[in-house]
Order: sequence, then structure tokens, then C-alpha cells
Amino acid sequence: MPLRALKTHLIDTILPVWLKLAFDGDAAQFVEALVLDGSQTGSTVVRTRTAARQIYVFAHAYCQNAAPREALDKAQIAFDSLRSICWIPGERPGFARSYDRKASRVVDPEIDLYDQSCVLLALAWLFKATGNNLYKSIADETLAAIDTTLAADFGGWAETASGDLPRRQNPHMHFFEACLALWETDGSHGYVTRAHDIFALFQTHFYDPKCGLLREFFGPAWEISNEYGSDRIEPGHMAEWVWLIRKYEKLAKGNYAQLCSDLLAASQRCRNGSTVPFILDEVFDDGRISKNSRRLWPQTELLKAYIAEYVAQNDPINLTNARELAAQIMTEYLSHPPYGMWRDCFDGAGNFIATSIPGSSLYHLWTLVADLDLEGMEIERTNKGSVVQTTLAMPRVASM
Ligand SMILES: O=P(O)(O)OC[C@H]1O[C@@H](O)[C@@H](O)[C@@H](O)[C@@H]1O
Repeated sequence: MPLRALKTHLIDTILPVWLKLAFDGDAAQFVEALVLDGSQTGSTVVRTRTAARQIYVFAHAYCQNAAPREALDKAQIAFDSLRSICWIPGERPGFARSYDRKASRVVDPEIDLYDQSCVLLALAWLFKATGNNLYKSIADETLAAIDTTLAADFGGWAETASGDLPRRQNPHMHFFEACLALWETDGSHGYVTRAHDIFALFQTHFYDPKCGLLREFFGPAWEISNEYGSDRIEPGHMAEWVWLIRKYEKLAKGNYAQLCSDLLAASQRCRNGSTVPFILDEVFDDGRISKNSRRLWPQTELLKAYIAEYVAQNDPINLTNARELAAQIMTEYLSHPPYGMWRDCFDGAGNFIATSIPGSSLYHLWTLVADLDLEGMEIERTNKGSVVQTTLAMPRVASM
């Protein structure tokens, strides 16, 4: 029962182990990454996005009754510390991109839409977990900062305050994710409007219907050109959009079944051989491999897409794919020492090549199981493979 095993492993083992090993009590902050033996002896620089994502995980897990003891306290302390160090007030406000958790000083003052988005996601769930209106008002302040500091021509937001190129879809995707979370947890008009705006941007610029692919990089007015790297495609993001669009579809009461099915098929094709269950980190739009490696996070996004498609369509193929991929993720990425950690990256030949255990992957693992309602998804089989419980009940997705 691989989906159940994965969910159990995440909640019973990975969350408590990570909370214990990756929270630096002296600095009141999570780490960017652990070194391969599971210790904190690496760099003390933390990206705002990584800190915010870990805060989000434990706040959301608290709401799902899945959090270890002290998780919400640590998430709140970490948010206080993040805000006190990284918030840059003034005419162009926002959260700085990274800081040194030991020295309590900003390292990279750039204001990046990606970081603001991860902070908003954390705030949505801190607000939901605690009911404290302070988090809601900081979310509104962050949204206003995005509109002020990252205002851009040609639709969407500038990805950075300095307006560097190429333009990127990825920060907009995470802004979309945060707006959906705030739509669900708070329902404020501003977040609903932004979610619609970003989805419109997806339809007009990010998704290229001519080739059925999601573009990552663009020119200043969303031009598609190899000069800006528009030929580089990330299969994990195509799967991630499937999961997000299925969430949006429910909130906005739309129907994007064909789009989701096309995106998932495009993502699935990006493998190094048809028998390999894992997708690659990056390919070119003509199918050539541009990065012959596979991190953990694209695999969790592919699994989320299979599950989202199964839940939306009750399509047994997606359930079979989900179970098989869950089993492979457990075996390849999650079953090695140090206990409760993950192996984050492999090369094309299957060699383990990660040099750290990045905290950003905890977010991908958690979002995989957060809404996973196993009822109807795991069927007991006898040793001979005959099905004991024969009906595939339509799974319920836990509401927030
Ligand atoms: O590369 P790090 O920061 O570990 O992030 C892990 C990945 O998270 C995903 O959500 C994507 O947005 C990727 O672009 C990103 O690479």
C-alpha cells in the first residue's frame, strides 16, 4: 500500500525528525539544508523562501492534526525571526531574499516575487492555525508590497525589484499557489482577483498551446525566444500546474480537464527511457535533455498530478501510476540513512549526486500528502494478487 506507506512515513517519521534536526533553537530558525549526515554544520545562510516553506509545512500540518509537538510554536518563532530580519520597509517594501540566521543580518536584499509568495503561503496557514489577525494583516501588507515594489508592464509582476531578465513563470506559479491558499483560508477579494489574474497569465503566456508545453523563461514583454531560455522546459512545473489548476477549478468552478490531461502527458514524456518512472529536471522543447538529473521534487509533483487527476476523473490509470511512483519514491529517495531524511538528486545513470539535504524539499513532500485522503485509494490484495476490496470508491479530498 505505497500511498499509505508514504503518508505514514512522512507524518510519523520525516516531520518529527526534520523538526528536531533542522530547527536551530539558538537562531530561532529553520536551516536551508542539512549536510548528508543529517547535521547542521553547513552554511548559516537561509533563503526566505526555504524558511517560509518550512514554517508553512508545520502550520499546515498543525491544522491537519499531523504536526509533531511544538511544531506550531517553532513555526511562529521562526516567522517572527524571519520578519524581524528580512522585512525591508520604505517606498519599495518586501522581504529580502536571504539572510544569515546566526548573524541575524540580510545577505541578499533583492526582493523576489518567489520569496514573497512563499511568505504569503506561510501566512495563510499561520492565520488558519492560530486565528491571529496579525498574520492576516502581514499577508495584506505583503500583497501591497508585491503590487508596489514588483509592479510591471505587460501583465503579471516583475520577478525581482531590480527587474532582471529573463522573466520567469515559476514565481508567478507560487504566487498563484499562495493566492489559492489565502482564497481558501481567508476568502479576501484581493487574493481571489490575483488568482484569476495569474491564471489568465498562464493561459496567455506561460502555456504554449502550439507545442503543449509550459514555458519557463521569457523576454521583457513575455517574448518567447531562445535568447531568454524559452526553449528550456521543467517537467516538474508542468505537473505542479496540474495540481494547482485542479485546486483552482474547484474554487473558480471551471473545467480545465483537457488542459490538465495535456500538461500531465507532456510532463510524463520527459523521462530518460520509457521504463523509468521518474521525470528529468529539465529538457529542451524539442525533447533533448538539458539537465540529465532528477531531483526529488519533480517526482513529488508528478505524483501529486497523478493523484489530482485520479481524484478529478476517477481514472484508474492515474491511480495505478500514483501507486507505482509512490513505491519507487519510497525505495529510491526515502529509504536510506540518515533515518527520516531524503536523497535529493540522482544523475542520468542513477548515481546519487546530492551534496546536501535541502529544506525546500520538505515542502514538496508535505504538499504531496497534505490533502491525500486514502479512502478508496489503497486496496488490500492477497498474496496471489486478487483484490480483496473490489470497488474503487471515489476518494474524498479533505477540506481545509
Ligand atoms: O531549488 P530549490 O530552491 O531547492 O527549490 C526546489 C524547487 O521548488 C519548486 O517548487 C520549483 O519552484 C523549483 O523551481 C524549485 O527548484
